[in-house]
Amino acid sequence: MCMEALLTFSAQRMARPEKANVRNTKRPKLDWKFVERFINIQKVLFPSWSSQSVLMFGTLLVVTLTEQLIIYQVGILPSHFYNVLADQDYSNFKSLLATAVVLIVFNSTLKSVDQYICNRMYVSWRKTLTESLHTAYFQGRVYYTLNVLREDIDNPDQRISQDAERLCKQMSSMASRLIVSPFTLTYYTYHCYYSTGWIGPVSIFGYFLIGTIANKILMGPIVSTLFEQEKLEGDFRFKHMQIRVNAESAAFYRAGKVEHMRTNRRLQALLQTQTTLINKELWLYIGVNMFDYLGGFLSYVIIAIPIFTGVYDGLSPGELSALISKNAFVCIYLINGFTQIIDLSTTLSDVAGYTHRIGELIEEMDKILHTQCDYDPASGENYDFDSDFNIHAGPVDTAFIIDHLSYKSPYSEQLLVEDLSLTISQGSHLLVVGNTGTGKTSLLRVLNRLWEADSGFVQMTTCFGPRGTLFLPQKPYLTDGTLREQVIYPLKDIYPVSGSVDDDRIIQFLELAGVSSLLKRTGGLDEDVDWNWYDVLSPGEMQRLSFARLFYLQPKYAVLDEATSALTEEAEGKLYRTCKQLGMTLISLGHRSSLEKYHVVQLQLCGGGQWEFTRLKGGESSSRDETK
Ligand SMILES: Nc1ncnc2c1ncn2[C@@H]1O[C@H](COP(=O)(O)OP(=O)(O)OP(=O)(O)O)[C@@H](O)[C@H]1O
Repeated sequence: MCMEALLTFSAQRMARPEKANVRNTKRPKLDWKFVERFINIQKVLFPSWSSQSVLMFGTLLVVTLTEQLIIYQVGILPSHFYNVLADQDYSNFKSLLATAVVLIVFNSTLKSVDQYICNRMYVSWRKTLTESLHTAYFQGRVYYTLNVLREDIDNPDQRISQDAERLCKQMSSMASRLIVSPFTLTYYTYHCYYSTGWIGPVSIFGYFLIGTIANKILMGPIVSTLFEQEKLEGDFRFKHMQIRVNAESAAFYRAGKVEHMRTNRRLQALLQTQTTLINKELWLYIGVNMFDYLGGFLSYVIIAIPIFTGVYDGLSPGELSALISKNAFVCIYLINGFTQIIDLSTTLSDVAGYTHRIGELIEEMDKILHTQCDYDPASGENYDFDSDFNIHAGPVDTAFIIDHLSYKSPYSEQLLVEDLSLTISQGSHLLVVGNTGTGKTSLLRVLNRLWEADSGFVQMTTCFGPRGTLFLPQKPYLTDGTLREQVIYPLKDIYPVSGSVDDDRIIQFLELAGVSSLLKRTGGLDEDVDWNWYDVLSPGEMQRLSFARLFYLQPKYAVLDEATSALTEEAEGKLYRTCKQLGMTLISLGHRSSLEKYHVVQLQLCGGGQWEFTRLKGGESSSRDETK
């Protein structure tokens, strides 16, 4: 798809972001929506017939079926023992004992293999599901929209990291019991019918039906409470993360007490919901356990019917004992097959809760992706928001064309800027000023397509990244990793082909930015550091490091959002002059009048949609002002 066409987004395609701060009031249930979401997740886990998951599932089926065959043989051993003991047949007793030992060894090995495959399947499912969630999450601006503009999808991080893990764990624990059920139930139904006539299977099926209906009723409220509990779990964890990231600021406020109180408040909310969940689960556990124990008696009732109606009157006591033992095993096993399914209802309610949380996230990510302005409904293609480094798209000397642009903040009706027209070209260094909250950073959000405009036309005519346009956000962003990774960010290649030449460049730019001391502190460009960069660097050092990044990437256009606010005017001057020497056109946001001398034109945002342009004196020495 034509890059320029994709970058051009006009008013028709710029639907306002939906008002997403309304909480999703639909309570998740064990309903058709659950089935739909569950199937969607299964499609991710089992992408094709030859996938690893299908192969593992097939192996598990073979292992559990073999295990069941052996269990059947072990199950009827007591009836053979009754026979040989009643007949005092010593030689058969010995061979029976040997068979029993072999069968038990086989059985325990298969049980362990079964467990092993389930564990491997859990890891494989977790990998597939989490990677698929990551693919959607990091596509375009989905992670930004979810975390900044949407309030209805709580804790996306927790859904991806914890809920996905728990879903896979619970499903793998259910797998071996569920996979074999159709076979064992059919097999033992046949045997039960053979031993007790129709009365056995019909009573057991009726019993199972009642159990299922009762459990469905008891499980209903659990699913929504589990959903809520997971949300509160995420909120609680987020609070701890907030303190971890902002520990120093909190300590300056001596905020231990207030943070203690607030964190405890979140814990209380979580524990309250957890208690409610446990209370609701009590009824389910009562139902499940009652079903288990009543099932144990049902087998004797079924066997008693032919005995008391005289069907087995002609048998000797030894033969009758053996027959009762065999029939009891068949009935008990059939009932056991059903009770195992009923027992799974506690796991199933967990699976339903997690399925709703992950299913909802998948649906919302998909929706966001399809409503973003870089999605083309005709071709179904998405312009790759991240990967247009090194692609040159538009006129060589222009970065942005803005035509009659109006925009507002997401949940406000008040326009921040109305009807703004402007072309930013090479050499037309632009300074954007204005009071707090007048929409300076928002202009950059619209230019960078993080926010959609209310009306008008914005075209970014260069590529993003080196040789194009680069944004330095107001809060310096430092990634995890080595010093080299900080400098070359957001480039992915850690070791470019350039090798040591690249090292020299990085060191030179660190010096120019005034942070060469970091080389000593880290022990080298590629030395792994176990600190959090935000904790160990001062705000000024972070801003300087961002400039080192800018010098390294050398874009044609650098968009700087209060990028020198923590530095002295002298340091600011040095950094700005270096940018200009490296041939960058600067688009700066800031409050300081000292910035004026590095720019040609000033755009003042006056609030309420108003704005005005001023030609700056400092710009006289720069290339021609091409703004309208
Ligand atoms: N994610 C958001 N959701 C809703 N409103 C927002 C969001 N981000 C910013 N705003 C609002 O948009 C308005 C403009 O914000 P913006 O960040 O553009 O201000 P600014 O002019 O850059 O201010 P400053 O000089 O303090 O950096 C503000 O009223 C702000 O509260």
